[in-house]
Amino acid sequence: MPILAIYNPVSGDGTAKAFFHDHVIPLLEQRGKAVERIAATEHAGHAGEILVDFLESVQGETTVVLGSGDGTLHEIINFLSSVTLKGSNLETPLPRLSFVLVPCGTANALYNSLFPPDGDGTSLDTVEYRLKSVHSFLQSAHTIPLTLAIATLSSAPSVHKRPSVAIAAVVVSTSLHASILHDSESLREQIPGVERFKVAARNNSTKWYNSFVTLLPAPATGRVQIYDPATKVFVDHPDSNEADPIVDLDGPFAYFLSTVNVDRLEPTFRIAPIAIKIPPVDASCDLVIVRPLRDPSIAWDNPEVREAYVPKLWNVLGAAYQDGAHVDLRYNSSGQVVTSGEGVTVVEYIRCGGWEWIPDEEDEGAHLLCSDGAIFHIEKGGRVVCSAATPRENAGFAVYA
Ligand SMILES: Nc1ncnc2c1ncn2[C@@H]1O[C@H](COP(=O)(O)OP(=O)(O)OP(=O)(O)O)[C@@H](O)[C@H]1O
Repeated sequence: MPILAIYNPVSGDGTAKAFFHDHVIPLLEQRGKAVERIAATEHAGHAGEILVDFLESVQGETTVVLGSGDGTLHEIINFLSSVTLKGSNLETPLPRLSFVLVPCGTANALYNSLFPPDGDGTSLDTVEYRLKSVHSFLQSAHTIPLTLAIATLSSAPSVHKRPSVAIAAVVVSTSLHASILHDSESLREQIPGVERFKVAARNNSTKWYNSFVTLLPAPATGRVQIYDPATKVFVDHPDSNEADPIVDLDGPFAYFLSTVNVDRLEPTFRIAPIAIKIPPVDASCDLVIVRPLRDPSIAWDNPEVREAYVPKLWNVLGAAYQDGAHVDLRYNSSGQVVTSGEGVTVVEYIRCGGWEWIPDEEDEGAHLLCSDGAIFHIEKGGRVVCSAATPRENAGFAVYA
């Protein structure tokens, strides 16, 4: 089985090159795994080109040892999904690609979800922790197929333009998360670590996003499901039934985030904890939604109300750092966020097959979409449809876990 090693020398704190040459490659060689090519990316988009070049020169299932964050994996998946191979490897569709992940990025959401770090996160920087996927490969452990979240961005119906597609292996979001990712990119040089996300979050804390949302059922259940913190299971969404399983949601939205394959976006930010507690049985997205108008103390939307809602939103996001405790939060009758009682939940935690987001034309901020950290602008009058897909056996992308 051909092995290719690719690392992104600028991801995270820039240690990928040293880590590969000091640890990853020596370990593979010592255990008799011949790496046919070791390549460093030289520019954005390069990882996909390196891989296609390699695939065109080899036969059969290929293993990629990837030293990067989630962004480089995202680039590879999108690049491969858009090319046709030439050369000796003419199999169509592509044979399964198995990734050995070496966490070298800033957030490493997929890696940290596959290999949850210790409670206090002290293991994160150890050589042992960063080589877990390599060891899994060396022990010939099984691979996990990656579910993909395929977002199709369309223009207004009057504009005759081909839709564009963004494929995510971790997260697709709008609202606060997309705004944070959009703004934090400009802070990358100044603040290389995860702290830049917190600064961008503070700058966007009073924004709400107006959009019309449709939730689509998952194939296995035929329903949109919602997590019930009282019974700790998913139940059918009250608006999803046999006759009409599709659910409509009105905004405004403060938070709208959809994940596949992961329960966290940073080592301790467990925003989608139920993805691990109750694993999905087929392709589906886990959605974390905050709609402030569910708060019984809020009757309308104005700047003062938005300002007053900020501590409640931080309460939700702070609880995500407490082992995903945000999914249990409720409002009491006066609108305070509490951890018990029978009030309406602050977060709507949804499991569904896909969703549609149609931003209000007047709301600029609602037109941002994040796909694994890459930011897209939804055109005025346009929309996004996102659906989850799991590859057929022997095709698609898989990871050693
Ligand atoms: N040699 C390079 N020079 C500049 N940019 C690069 C190079 N190689 C890759 N890139 C870009 O770096 C970006 C970030 O990479 P990556 O996702 O691996 O790290 P990260 O952003 O630090 O981690 P994470 O996505 O986990 O937060 C990618 O989108 C990729 O396009």
